[in-house]
Amino acid sequence: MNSETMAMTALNSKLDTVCIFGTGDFGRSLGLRLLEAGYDVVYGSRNPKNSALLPKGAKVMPHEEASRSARVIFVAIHRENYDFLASLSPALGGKVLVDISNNLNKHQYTKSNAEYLSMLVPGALVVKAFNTISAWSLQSGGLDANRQVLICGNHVDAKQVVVDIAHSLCLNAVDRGSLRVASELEDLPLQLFPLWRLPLRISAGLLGAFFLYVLIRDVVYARVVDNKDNSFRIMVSLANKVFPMVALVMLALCYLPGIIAAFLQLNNGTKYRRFPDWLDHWMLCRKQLGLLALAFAFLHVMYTLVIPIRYFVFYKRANMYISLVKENKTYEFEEKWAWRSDAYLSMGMLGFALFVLLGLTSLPSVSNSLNWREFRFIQSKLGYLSLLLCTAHVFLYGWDKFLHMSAYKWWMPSSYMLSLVVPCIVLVLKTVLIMPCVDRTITRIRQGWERPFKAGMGKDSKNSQPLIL
Ligand SMILES: NC(=O)C1=CN([C@@H]2O[C@H](COP(=O)(O)OP(=O)(O)OC[C@H]3O[C@@H](n4cnc5c(N)ncnc54)[C@H](OP(=O)(O)O)[C@@H]3O)[C@@H](O)[C@H]2O)C=CC1
Ligand SMILES: [Fe+3]
Repeated sequence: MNSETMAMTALNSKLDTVCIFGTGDFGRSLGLRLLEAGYDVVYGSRNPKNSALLPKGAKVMPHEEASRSARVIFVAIHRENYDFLASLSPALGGKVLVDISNNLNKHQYTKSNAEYLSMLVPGALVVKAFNTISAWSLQSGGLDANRQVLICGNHVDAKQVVVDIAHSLCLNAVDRGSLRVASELEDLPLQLFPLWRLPLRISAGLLGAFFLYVLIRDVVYARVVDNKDNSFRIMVSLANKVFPMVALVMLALCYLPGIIAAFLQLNNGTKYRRFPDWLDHWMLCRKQLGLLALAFAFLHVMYTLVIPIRYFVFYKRANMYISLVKENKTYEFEEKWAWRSDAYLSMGMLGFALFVLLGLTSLPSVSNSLNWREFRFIQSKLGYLSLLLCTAHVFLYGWDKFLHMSAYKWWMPSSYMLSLVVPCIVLVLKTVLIMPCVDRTITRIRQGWERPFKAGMGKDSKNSQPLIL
């Protein structure tokens, strides 16, 4: 038996007892779960007599005594109170010290808490883990919360011991590498939807801009010029104009960064050149952009479904029937209108169905079951088709409004027309990119080929992520 195996055996033989320093919220929740999983739990506390709130079956002792009874010690104490651990150094030598601490702010300290702990207790095997799991989710059994325990540390065996504990608590353990990434793990709980921020800002900006525009055009302008009060239209009509426009523009914005990146690669003649940071960031949040666009498309579907039961629609129809009867006229069937309305409805439904498919395949559980080619086919080809169909839907719905400009001045075009600008640009550029000669060049560039006269230019770093056009 080599020394490593012996050390491992020694670690495992003592695994039935786990020590926790600190009897606070986290310490108590963790202790409870460990007891339920069959471990013996010993708490190290400043106040060993105060065990009223602790889980039944756990022992409480002063820190040094508690540390002697186990090889694995969870440090459930805030970093600010770590100093006393230095004096326990001799007792903690060779023990696995699990640092679970988080900070109040990002980059609060120059050194991560885990590195600081390993500096305080140099003989201990420090592992960073469990800081991304909350005391509440531990208590609730992790059934309705994050179950992923991210682990890092410099000692493989020590990390394995923590992985085993995580597994026995029915949590998933992910090894993230050495203790150097500890500060990254400590920043994770402080993040608030980092990839959603830009998409949320974009959607709020588009919502505000489109709403203001249709408000001025359909309500204020009608009031000032025609002395007509259209303000009741704000609730449903205007909302149902704004939502599809925002959805369409945002869907197009999901594809635009990939297209810009492809043109940059074509221009650079190589893929070994970094994209600008803003493009990298934009590409990283395409999924969130798409999901928000899908949410707006859903709203559009719901608002459209209630149209027949609106008072205004009922009133307009009744008025029309009454005037037809009064004037003894019939409601003529116009084939052109029948075609147009069926065409735009059909395009909208097909585009929306593909849009939903895009949303579904972006879920990790679904995308995990697809290989890269299948995923790319759906996200790129079917996504392009969805954008094309949705653009056609909006175009067919509003085309007479585009042509019939007399009611409005040239400086106040139809809002539908405005919403088509970005999707049309994206569709044209995308069509250029799928032309065989361009597509061939891009494929070669992505396989590592470099245009001769540009070769070697700025081989500074590889792209941070593969592209989906
Ligand atoms: N609560 C949570 O959801 C999560 C917490 N964490 C981390 O877990 C650690 C503990 O958090 P939490 O349990 O919420 O905090 P609490 O404040 O509830 O508990 C901290 C414990 O630390 C001990 N302590 C306090 N001051 C000192 C000191 N001067 N010297 C020695 N021990 C001291 C006390 O135990 P005693 O009186 O027995 O000595 C106290 O109960 C923190 O580092 C936190 O960042 C990480 C993820 C989630
Ligand atoms: Fe529509």
